[in-house]
Amino acid sequence: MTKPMGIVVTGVSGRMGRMLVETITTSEKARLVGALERAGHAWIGQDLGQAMGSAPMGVMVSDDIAQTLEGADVVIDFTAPTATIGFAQAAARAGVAHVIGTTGMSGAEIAQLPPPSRDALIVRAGNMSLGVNLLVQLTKQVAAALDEDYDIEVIEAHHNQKVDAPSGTALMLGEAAAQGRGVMLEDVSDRARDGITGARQRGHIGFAAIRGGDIVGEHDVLFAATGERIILRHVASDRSVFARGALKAALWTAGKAPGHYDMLDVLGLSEQ
Ligand SMILES: NC(=O)C1=CN([C@@H]2O[C@H](COP(=O)(O)OP(=O)(O)OC[C@H]3O[C@@H](n4cnc5c(N)ncnc54)[C@H](O)[C@@H]3O)[C@@H](O)[C@H]2O)C=CC1
Ligand SMILES: O=C(O)C1=N[C@H](C(=O)O)C[C@H](O)C1
Repeated sequence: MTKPMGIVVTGVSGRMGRMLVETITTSEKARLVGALERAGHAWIGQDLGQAMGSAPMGVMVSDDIAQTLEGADVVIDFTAPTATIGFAQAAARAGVAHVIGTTGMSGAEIAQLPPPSRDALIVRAGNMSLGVNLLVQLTKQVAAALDEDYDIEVIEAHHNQKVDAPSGTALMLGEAAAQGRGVMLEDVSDRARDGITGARQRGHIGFAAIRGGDIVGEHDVLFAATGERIILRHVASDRSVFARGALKAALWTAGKAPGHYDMLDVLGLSEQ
């Protein structure tokens, strides 16, 4: 049997951090070897299991990134843009693969990730679920098959604690629609409508964000024409779909060449 992969989880007290701990500790293929939280967090210095209100796990929560990454194979990171840039640089220095689920990164922040080089192996996706990555491919195909008589709108809904909009997934879907149409998303994107906006511009791709309660994550891609509408939809009802995808990505990095990858690479969907 191959040795379980040693994984560090960042933002371990967060919604995704906790879900990742559960997913990794119940996998035979992986072993949780480190847990990171931001400096000053109440869990720093505590056993992770006890901090989570259960039995000790023998993994201490730390804010020392370099020390925690020592000897690990992969770090899985669902935190915040600035934190993710720091983890990416530390992971490259340590020769540890970095799976990034963090969303809301600007172009300038993405440019600060270490370049695909000898040391940096990054898998980054705004959504790690199989279903959404299939939806990305479907969106590209449908957008390629339809002309601009079909207005494309991406509508997303999330819980009331989400801090970024549009969601990372909505942007992936908008990008896929733009690719299908053979246009650049930044040239056709409508991200804010308020007041007297004027009529919708033909060929534009619109985004709308709903925030409320405990909605895990819902995405519709609407193709609306005169007389008919096509709606491609994904509904996540449990965060475990994202954590399972992230673990799959972590395991996939074994033996891979350094570079920047996404979930389409991990799932073998990139050529479709
Ligand atoms: N790609 C995907 O499939 C998914 C992506 N996400 C994204 O993951 C991110 C986190 O989401 P949630 O878990 O819901 O947020 P959350 O707010 O529950 O958790 C974020 C955690 O990161 C920690 N953190 C912040 N700065 C840190 C630092 N410098 N060092 C260590 N820890 C730090 C916070 O203390 C917190 O525990 C968001 O960007 C969200 O959009 C969420 C779900 C799925
Ligand atoms: O913040 C979340 O919760 C989620 N974020 C990701 C996004 O921005 O698309 C993925 C998922 O929808 C949940």
